[in-house]
Amino acid sequence: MNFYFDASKILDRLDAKQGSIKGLIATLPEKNRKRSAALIIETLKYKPVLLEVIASSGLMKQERKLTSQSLVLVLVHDLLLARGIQSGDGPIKQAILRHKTRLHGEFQKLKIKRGAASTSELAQTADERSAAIPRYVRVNTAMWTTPQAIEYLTSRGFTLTDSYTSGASDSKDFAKDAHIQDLLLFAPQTSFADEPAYQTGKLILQDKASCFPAAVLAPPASDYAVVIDATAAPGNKTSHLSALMKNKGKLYAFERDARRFKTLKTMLDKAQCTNAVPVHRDFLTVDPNDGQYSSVTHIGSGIVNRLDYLVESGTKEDEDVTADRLSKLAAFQLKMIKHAMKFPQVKKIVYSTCSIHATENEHVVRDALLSEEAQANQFSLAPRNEALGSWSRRGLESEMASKGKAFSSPYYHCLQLRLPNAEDAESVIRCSPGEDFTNGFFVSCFIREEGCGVETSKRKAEDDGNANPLKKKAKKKKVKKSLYLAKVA
Ligand SMILES: C[S@@+](CC[C@H](N)C(=O)[O-])C[C@H]1O[C@@H](n2cnc3c(N)ncnc32)[C@H](O)[C@@H]1O
Repeated sequence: MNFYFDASKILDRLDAKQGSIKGLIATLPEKNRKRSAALIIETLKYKPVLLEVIASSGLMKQERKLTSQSLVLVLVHDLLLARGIQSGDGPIKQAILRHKTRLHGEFQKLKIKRGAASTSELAQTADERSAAIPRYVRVNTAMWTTPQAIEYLTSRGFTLTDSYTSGASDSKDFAKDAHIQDLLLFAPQTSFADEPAYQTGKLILQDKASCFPAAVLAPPASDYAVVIDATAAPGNKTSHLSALMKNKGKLYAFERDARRFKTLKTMLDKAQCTNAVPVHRDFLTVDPNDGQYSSVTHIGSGIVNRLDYLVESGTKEDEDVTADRLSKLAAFQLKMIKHAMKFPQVKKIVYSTCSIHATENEHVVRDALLSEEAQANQFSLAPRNEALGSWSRRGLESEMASKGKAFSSPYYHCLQLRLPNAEDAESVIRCSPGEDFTNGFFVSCFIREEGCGVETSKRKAEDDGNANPLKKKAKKKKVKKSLYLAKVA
């Protein structure tokens, strides 16, 4: 199974644009390199087809052990297009084999649908593959405006077109993105390495999906604004936040890793983020009531790619270790959200991941909504129209729905919790690599309902001798329907 783990790791790194196919394959142990290279290249050729077959078979929904899409891709590749899965028996292999008939059936159906006489007709060419994800370039509006950038780019030989079409990879056409302001799309192979506007920080190369967190957080552009980026390095998101704040107010950028903190500082300097204050510190150690940060109203927290952790476990006892690491990582992510919810003035928290796995996404959101911190401080999910509503791929309904019954709030005995349900999946955003012209990504947005009828913190309720908060504020406003608290009839 290690051979498959290695190949899936490379696929994930390719999705995350961490290198070229050739470069990443060279990092594999020499022993299996040739065999892994063949598997990776063949899987990439058939990736869209395999993804479609996997989705229509319902495999990943039904098999909880299958949390890595890339691992499933390479295994299903070998099952359908090679000599079968070449590994000893284990829970992952068994999970795939349970769906063998269905997978074969869906593959045949797809061949017929596409009118392919042979399997090879379903393969994408290298050009088609590289044409898939455009080169995304964000205009750093801290330094100039988008119209100015467009004028400049035009003078450099590029041509603005109405919409991006994945045409020739050396095309000089570019277009404005349909969802993110100030984001431009170029042909995938366009190089900006020698471009002065890129070298000076006026243009920032940033995948479209990673622009979503700042756009959803939509921090205020006011001299009094106080915003936190809890996990800042290398700084693309921070510089985006800073630009949206028009460099006003204060943007505290936390980074706990010393080396990455240096990168963050360099990046923020280069992008002229004058309102950003880099802080070399673990966000979890910050006292939410510390006078310096207590007035923060918006917090963004985005975590490191799960795969680095996942692959470390690829040496032995793969599946269980993987699942265990995933849950540990999810628990850490939950801790970050819950900590953010403790800041007394915070009204919006955006949690994002570059993972496509429900364990780190919908499940973390679900647990956060049911946490003491969310209950005590009245956090709910922002409705779809406040979280990039125009983006069509939303969360996974089955993963968002909680199991179990509603239960009474430990804080407000007169309230009963409404459990997160399938409809809440509409509030969150997903990006699917290979389908959305982006990397895999997940974004969620928690908002605090103001004046919704209960006190805003546990502490306050305790200070007031646990008085019934509903009675106390009943005159103010009704409890909003979107909250995860509902009055017991
Ligand atoms: C995925 S990266 C963030 C990417 C960044 N938001 C961007 O778009 O450029 C996560 C970063 O958060 C840092 N980090 C993780 N947990 C942290 C914590 N508790 N406090 C501060 N930094 C943390 C990691 O060291 C890492 O550099």
